[in-house]
Amino acid sequence: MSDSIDQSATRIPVGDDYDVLVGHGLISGADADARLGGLLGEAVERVLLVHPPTIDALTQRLTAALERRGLTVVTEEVPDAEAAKTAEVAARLWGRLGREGFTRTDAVVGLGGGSVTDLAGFVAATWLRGVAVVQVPTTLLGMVDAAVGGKTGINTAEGKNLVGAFHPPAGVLCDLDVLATLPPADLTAGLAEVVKCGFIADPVVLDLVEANPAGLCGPDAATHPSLRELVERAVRVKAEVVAADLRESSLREILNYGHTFGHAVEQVERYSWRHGEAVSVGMVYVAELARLAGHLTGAEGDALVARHHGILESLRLPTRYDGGRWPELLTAMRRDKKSRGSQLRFVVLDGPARPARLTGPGDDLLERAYALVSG
Ligand SMILES: NC(=O)c1ccc[n+]([C@@H]2O[C@H](COP(=O)([O-])OP(=O)(O)OC[C@H]3O[C@@H](n4cnc5c(N)ncnc54)[C@H](O)[C@@H]3O)[C@@H](O)[C@H]2O)c1
Ligand SMILES: O=C(O)C(=O)C[C@@H](O)[C@H](O)[C@H](O)COP(=O)(O)O
Ligand SMILES: [Zn+2]
Repeated sequence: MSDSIDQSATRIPVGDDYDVLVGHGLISGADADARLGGLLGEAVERVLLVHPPTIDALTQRLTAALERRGLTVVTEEVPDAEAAKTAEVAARLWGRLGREGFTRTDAVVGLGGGSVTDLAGFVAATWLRGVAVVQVPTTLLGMVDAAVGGKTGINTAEGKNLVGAFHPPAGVLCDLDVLATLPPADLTAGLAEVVKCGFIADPVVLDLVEANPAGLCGPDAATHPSLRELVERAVRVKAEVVAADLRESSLREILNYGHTFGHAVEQVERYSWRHGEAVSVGMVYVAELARLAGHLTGAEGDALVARHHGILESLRLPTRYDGGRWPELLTAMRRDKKSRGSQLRFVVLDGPARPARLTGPGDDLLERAYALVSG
């Protein structure tokens, strides 16, 4: 996209593939139509705009901007949150695309949190074997993680994100203004993925959060002076990793830090936990596991485990899971995509920003780590 269109947005390239724009007024500003057009490209005539029921004003604003660009906009409201990520909802959207006669020069726009961008991306990946998708995340978690990187997918009864495709977006538009209406608990959940980036790659993120955790999870979090830098740092971590390893052959696994246990909690709790909340306790679980397995040793290891507890507790994110159900959690963890055959694999830390892998830990070790985060 041309710099002349938007001087105030930060442009974060994902390799040579596409840009993530971060800034203010990107949806509501007078040049929103040009910006969206720049991301979609000249050939697109029609877009399917997928959105949740909770953001009517934003949906109308984005529709208006797309129409100003001369695009025909077909809108589909989908169920809120994780209920959007089902085969039934995807099939409904495929039906709409079919009835509207969408071709390979048409596109999908995902407007919403990570649940919507995962679904919209998956529908775009599968329609006619792949049409363009532009992601417009409206949650913090969507901006720093879900909308970037091309992992798309839906859940099945057996687990989280078990069906999906790698399908990079044509562009990502992160308008920080939209966070003003985001419920505080959802903003805080997004901070869990930001903190994840701090532990795996960018310790400055941890310093920034530790400088004022109360401000970042309080009522004024959306206007906190560090928020934009945190978003940009987290996006840069993700962009660098996915540019190097889109299909998760190795490096990309580090973005899954905390997710083996976190996804299991989400599934066992029938998605009543927010994703970021589950990732929070998942990071504590895997930090404890890493210490038990000898990856985190000595005073430095103890300090890093304590830092997990401290930073996440200071944001009032969960660091314990008291729901019991260990056998169910273990079954769910075995379905993690990092598993190979009967061997569970975890992303662990050997130190700050030093991710490593723990392969095939015994059930006794897994349960001992569980005892440290539960009961
Ligand atoms: N593809 C990836 O790489 C990736 C990465 C991380 C997470 N995810 C997925 O993302 C999902 C979680 O995303 P999430 O945390 O954004 O949750 P979400 O999509 O469920 O959104 C949270 C809530 O906020 C509401 N909302 C969204 N924007 C709003 C706004 N601006 N104002 C008011 N309300 C708003 C939504 O309607 C919903 O109720 C999970 O399914 C997770 O698996 C995917
Ligand atoms: O982008 C990635 O790669 C990630 O793992 C980011 C995670 O935060 C995200 O929740 C992702 O959807 C998990 O993917 P999965 O492959 O474990 O389903
Ligand atoms: Zn995640």
